[in-house]
Amino acid sequence: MTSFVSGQAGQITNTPDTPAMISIRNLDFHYGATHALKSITIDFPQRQVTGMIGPSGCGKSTLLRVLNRMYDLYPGQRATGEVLLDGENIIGPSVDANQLRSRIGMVFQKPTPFPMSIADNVAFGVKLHERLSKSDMDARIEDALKRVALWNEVKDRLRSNAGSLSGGQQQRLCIARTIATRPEVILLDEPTSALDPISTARIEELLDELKQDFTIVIVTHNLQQAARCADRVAFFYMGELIEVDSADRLFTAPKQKRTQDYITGRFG
Ligand SMILES: Nc1ncnc2c1ncn2[C@@H]1O[C@H](COP(=O)(O)OP(=O)(O)OP(=O)(O)O)[C@@H](O)[C@H]1O
Repeated sequence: MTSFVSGQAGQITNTPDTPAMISIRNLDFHYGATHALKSITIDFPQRQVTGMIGPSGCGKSTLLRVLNRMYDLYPGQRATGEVLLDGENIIGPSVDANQLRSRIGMVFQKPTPFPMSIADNVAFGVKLHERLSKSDMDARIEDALKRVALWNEVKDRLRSNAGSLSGGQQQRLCIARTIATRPEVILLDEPTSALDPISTARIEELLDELKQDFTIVIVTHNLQQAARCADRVAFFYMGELIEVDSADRLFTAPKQKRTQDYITGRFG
């Protein structure tokens, strides 16, 4: 059964049937005096893709930064409320941010391979958290590269510098690097905006496979991409969550006028 809860600012929070991997409750975020997220309440269901859409500056990237506590590094940025992962509030003071980042991986807009070999890129995060034998590490690298459908393209040049790969291959490598640490959640911030249509299609297909094992949250400006890839879509506007629903319903029968205006191109 699906329930709807009216929140502040007229937002509609749709509680999904699938259990939540992450439950956000009354999250507020400030960059100094800027109130970037306002009382956000949303669930990210296990092993589903949740798409986050909304006009520039509405707070999508900020929410991703809260989820892996990147804001910790910056004085003056603060989050209040609850972000529950397995029932633990991950924005609480007792949570080890490095440990958290092995559970919640992040892929950025621009492919960001490290200046090292393809194999070392994939091994990088694993080495921070686990001590594996060489054969186990090799198996982990192969598994991660196979899961992003890159293995066949790179298996004969694993020791080559990652910078020698194409942009699309680099982004798949970054996803391999993220999944190699076996996180529970993968966050992607506009992961295909720097890629050509074929590379974009490959990443979108990949998300469909990865969601069998991971909970995925993707920020995208591409509404077609959200409709194609996401099970659920959340629409944000000026720091507020306006509406979240199944991708089908949000794009065909939005409940809020602002959502309707956005998806029909009236602003943004
Ligand atoms: N480092 C910062 N310092 C101060 N304000 C910031 C900072 N980063 C973001 N903001 C502000 O927070 C708000 C939300 O920004 P955010 O980057 O999360 O939006 P977004 O929806 O991801 O935008 P875009 O789609 O353009 O990436 C905006 O008003 C922005 O100006």
